[in-house]
Amino acid sequence: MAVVATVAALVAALGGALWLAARRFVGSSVRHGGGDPGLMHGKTVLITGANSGLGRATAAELLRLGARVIMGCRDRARAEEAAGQLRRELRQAGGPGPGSHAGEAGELVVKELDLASLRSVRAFCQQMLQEEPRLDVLINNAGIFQCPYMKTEDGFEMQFGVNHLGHFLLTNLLLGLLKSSAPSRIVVVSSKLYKYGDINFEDLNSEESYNKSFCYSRSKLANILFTRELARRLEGTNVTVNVLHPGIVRTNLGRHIHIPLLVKPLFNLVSWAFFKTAVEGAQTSVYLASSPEVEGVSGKYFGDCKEEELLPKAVDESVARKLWDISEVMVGILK
Ligand SMILES: NC(=O)C1=CN([C@@H]2O[C@H](COP(=O)(O)OP(=O)(O)OC[C@H]3O[C@@H](n4cnc5c(N)ncnc54)[C@H](OP(=O)(O)O)[C@@H]3O)[C@@H](O)[C@H]2O)C=CC1
Ligand SMILES: CC1=C(/C=C/C(C)=C/C=C/C(C)=C/C=O)C(C)(C)CCC1
Repeated sequence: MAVVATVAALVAALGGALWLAARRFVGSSVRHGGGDPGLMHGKTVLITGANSGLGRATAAELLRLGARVIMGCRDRARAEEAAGQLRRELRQAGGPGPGSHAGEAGELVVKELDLASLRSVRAFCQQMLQEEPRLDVLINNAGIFQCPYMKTEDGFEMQFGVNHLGHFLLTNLLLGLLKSSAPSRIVVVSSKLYKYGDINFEDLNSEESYNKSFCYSRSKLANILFTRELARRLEGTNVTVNVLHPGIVRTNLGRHIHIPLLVKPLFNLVSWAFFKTAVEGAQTSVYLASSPEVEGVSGKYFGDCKEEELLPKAVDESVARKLWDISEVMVGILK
């Protein structure tokens, strides 16, 4: 009897391992690598947080499609290192020579941008306006997830400050350049976890109580409300703005989650088996930034390159307007 049970357990474990490996190597239903090299030729794309995870994978693909990619990153050394790796990967994949697309690839530029500092956002935008004659796509990608209670340079709760307010100021200061480059696009990276958030206007800085999961979700709900209000304000300008969730992706986002050392290998295995890779997770960002299929589409929410429905709390126009007004005051751009 014990022998039968042992054999059954071994067969189950082996079957499970094979199934996981098959999922990883065969089973991605997400499209990627589709666009023609050259599709983004002549276009300038700004990606925030482009040195890691989804931002890095998005930069790699848009570079391959021929874009001039500006990596807006808070740490120049980390960003230069990522840029160097991306350039090497591109050379290895394309390789100069007849029939290769290496000549059509775009270029990478690193610029410093700390979204936890309004001063840094303003300096970055000033530099952008001085040095860049056009901006075709802005991808608000950078994010911070479930950090301990921290404040930005300007005293905002960190997750709301970086994920929403920093990008709010950035977008507003670059709107003129986006409009003069129209048709142009704004892409906002949110999360399905928006569902667990609420915009509690009485305590946007979480001074009264701090729940790291709730604050992340609130910042991601703010990303969606911001997108919808901005789409309304941009009607008729030929500048579109859409928002997406990437799914659950294996990146550095979980850096603030403490996992005991002994169980970390198990978590790594689970994430390897079940999470998307960064390249898979970046596909909806790339799609919204570059695909002719979404030309003229604005104010919509996407997952896996398809439009998805939003919960009523994410399409509440009065909350979206109020959040916009309060955000203007918080970042100091009230006219
Ligand atoms: N991974 C996932 O499962 C999911 C991710 N998302 C969203 O995807 C986006 C990208 O995250 P992901 O790639 O997973 O995570 P990573 O942690 O790998 O990348 C996040 C990027 O944001 C940057 N960043 C963080 N704080 C700041 C700041 N103050 N100023 C400028 N840049 C900053 C990081 O810079 P640095 O490296 O210097 O820290 C890094 O480049 C986020 O908006 C996240 O909310 C949404 C749903 C699921
Ligand atoms: C990959 C990984 C981790 C998990 C990260 C997670 C769970 C991130 C989830 C992010 C989500 C769901 C964001 C949604 O917006 C650990 C356990 C920290 C350490 C091992 C490697």
